[in-house]
Amino acid sequence: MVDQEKVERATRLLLEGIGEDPTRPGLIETPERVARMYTELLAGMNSDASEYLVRTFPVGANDLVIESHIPFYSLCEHHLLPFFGTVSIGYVSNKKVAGLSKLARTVETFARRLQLQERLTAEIADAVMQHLTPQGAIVCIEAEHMCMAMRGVQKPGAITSTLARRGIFETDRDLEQRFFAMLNQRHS
Ligand SMILES: Nc1nc2c(ncn2[C@@H]2O[C@H](COP(=O)(O)OP(=O)(O)OP(=O)(O)O)[C@@H](O)[C@H]2O)c(=O)[nH]1
Ligand SMILES: [Zn+2]
Repeated sequence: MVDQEKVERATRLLLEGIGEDPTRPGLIETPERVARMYTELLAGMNSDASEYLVRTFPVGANDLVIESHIPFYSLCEHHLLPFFGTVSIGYVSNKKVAGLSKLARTVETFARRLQLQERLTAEIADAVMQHLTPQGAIVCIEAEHMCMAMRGVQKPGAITSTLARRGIFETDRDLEQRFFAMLNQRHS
């Protein structure tokens, strides 16, 4: 839970630390704005994926379901700078499926926290496994990290890809290939 008052105080101190005057007209409301911004960017800290994935619908066949290229914004926990891109989720249902929007809500739950891309990928896969009990799940994230683009090594456009495979996706290479073929189909 974001402590608004603390973040406001910290922002004033940060402004002083970087040699700014927090009392100048342009900055006077900035601490309050920053506190509100962090409440929004870190809203996932107060939510639980089970809230969304608990509501399921029965299906007859155990087929592959893919929700692809779900856009997300997160903050890297090393520099507090954004990383953003898309998440693609696939799972082979086990007689029940989630509402499609709930997969995107699950992405929001884990993205709106201080994160590492690898952990974000794993947490989404684990939540799908835990709540939908599918035969398997696969999560692929492609993202650009502002801490690599606008500072440090300064490589804008470099894409980090991460993959988490669970259950049947750990052993069934054909299924994994089918997932990627279906993702790429959309772009051809
Ligand atoms: N594995 C992983 N690394 C990340 C992620 N986000 C940022 N990083 C990296 O975290 C590392 C932190 O490295 P440090 O050497 O402690 O910090 P730094 O001196 O600011 O590093 P540079 O970015 O190389 O300037 C950097 O290599 C970042 O690129 C992420 O989601 N996953
Ligand atoms: Zn970083």
